[in-house]
Amino acid sequence: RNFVDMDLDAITKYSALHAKPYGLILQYGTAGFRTKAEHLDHVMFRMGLLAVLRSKQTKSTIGVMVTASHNPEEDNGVKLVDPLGEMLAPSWEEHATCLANAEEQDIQRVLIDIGEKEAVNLQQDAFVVIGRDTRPSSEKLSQSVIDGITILGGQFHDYGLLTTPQLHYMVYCRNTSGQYGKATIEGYYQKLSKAFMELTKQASCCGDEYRTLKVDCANGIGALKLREMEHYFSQGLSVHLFNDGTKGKLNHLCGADFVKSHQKPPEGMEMKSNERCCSFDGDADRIVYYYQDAEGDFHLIDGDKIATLISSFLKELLLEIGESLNIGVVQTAYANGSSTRYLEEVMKVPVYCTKTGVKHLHHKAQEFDIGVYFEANGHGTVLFSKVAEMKIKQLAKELEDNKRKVAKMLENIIDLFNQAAGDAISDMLVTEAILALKGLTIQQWDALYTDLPNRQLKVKVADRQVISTTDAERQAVTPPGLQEAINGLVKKYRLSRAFVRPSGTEDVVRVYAEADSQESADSLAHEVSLAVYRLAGGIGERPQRG
Ligand SMILES: CC(=O)N[C@H]1[C@@H](OP(=O)(O)O)O[C@H](CO)[C@@H](O)[C@@H]1O
Ligand SMILES: [Mg+2]
Repeated sequence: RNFVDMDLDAITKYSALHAKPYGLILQYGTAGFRTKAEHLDHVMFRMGLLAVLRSKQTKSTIGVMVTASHNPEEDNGVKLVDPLGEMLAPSWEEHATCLANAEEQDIQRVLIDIGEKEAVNLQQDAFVVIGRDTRPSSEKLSQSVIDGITILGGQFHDYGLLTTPQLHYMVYCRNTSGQYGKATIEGYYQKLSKAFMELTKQASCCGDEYRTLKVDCANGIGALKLREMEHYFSQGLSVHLFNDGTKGKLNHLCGADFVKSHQKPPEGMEMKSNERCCSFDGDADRIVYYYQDAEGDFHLIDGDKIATLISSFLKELLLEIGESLNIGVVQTAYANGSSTRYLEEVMKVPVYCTKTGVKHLHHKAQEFDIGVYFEANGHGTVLFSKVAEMKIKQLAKELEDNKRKVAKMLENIIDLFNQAAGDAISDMLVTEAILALKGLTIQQWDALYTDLPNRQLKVKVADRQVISTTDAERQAVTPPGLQEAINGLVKKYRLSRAFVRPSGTEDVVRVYAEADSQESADSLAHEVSLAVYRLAGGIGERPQRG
């Protein structure tokens, strides 16, 4: 066997120093491993080992990000980033789960198994880059990742504090020989700011009212990075940061996830009526916008509406230059029905639905010249195919006058989007540029369509895997009778829709319902919860109304 240069004794010795808590079983889920930080040391060490194998196999730089995004501060997590900045390949997710759950004495065998199954050439060099969020536990945990990398002889670069999408960007840059950008934090700031400044220079109407934005940073890494970056683009936009981590707790009563799920403003933000505001999540890969109107009513502008603004803008630009690149919008079942209807019927853009989790959306979006993908919760970006990029670059040179300007705009938009992952900073700058270029207020943007009232609930069951789904999670296949029950309930309401699925990040079944009024959406969600409780082995208290 070709495992001579794997120092098996050292692996055994160091594995014991990063011991696995007895009986702990974890799964590499939608967003990697996530649980209480105190249970993760062994996982970090082992993901360092795995990253080295993946790097050797792909002959590329691999990323490891230590974060638990919008989870409470006490949690942490880890995920691996594949060569083009995308999520880890599914077969390696299985290896990750296997390695994380192996007993200490089995680690060597599991590593050898993975090496053989994946035909890893151990002579190959390995290089891993690491990033981490601001959680108190993150620094020590990223040190354990480094232990794992070095034991297997891998080289590494520790970027320290980074947003998740910044780490994806670094990985992408490093594996495309700098063509995508410079793999440094300045490189990231410069690339995005340059594109943003050029776009806003072209904006005819950007009076002062359009140029300030309040940002709730969830007391997370987004605050640090936005502070560092702000002077690069301050000529075009001034940002006022709230929940910047100097006082409050990470994600506590603030951040994109809180705002989206509670449909109310974060604490710690001073909102005046009609002011444009946005929230990042804890690792700055999600963004939602919102404002409070003169009556004090709260208006949420979620990922669906961001996707709508972006795709209508891109479509207009393409029309102006007479270019027929195909645009597709990718959503999940959680997308508000009004957004899907507006995109399909008013904007005449094809819309596709995938399973929850950005890797599914990202994958689908790659099928188009221009693939716009967003989850309703604000995670998303736009992918431009190589063909689209080349065409637009060429047009920016060849066309004349106004058309040339438009092609240049598109060129800058390509640079402004993070092509590797959904990115709150990048999406914020794109949104701000579009609003300025179109001279739109947040109220006008909001008025594109009215969201259908909706409700999300969670139900605890003994084993959430008894629920299996099809049709991009919109239909339940098992347990028997559940889908029929849902169909019966949905019929009782107008403009209604409901579905259930097991969460990939929490031990719950998620219930979603929408209908013509908030009362109907609430009541439908409640009734569906009861059906889940009854037919899928609910535990604990029966779901209560309201
Ligand atoms: C309804 C919802 O918002 N689900 C979230 C949540 O997944 P679940 O599988 O629903 O737990 O976390 C994922 C990772 O952050 C995110 O991609 C997804 O959109
Ligand atoms: Mg996140």
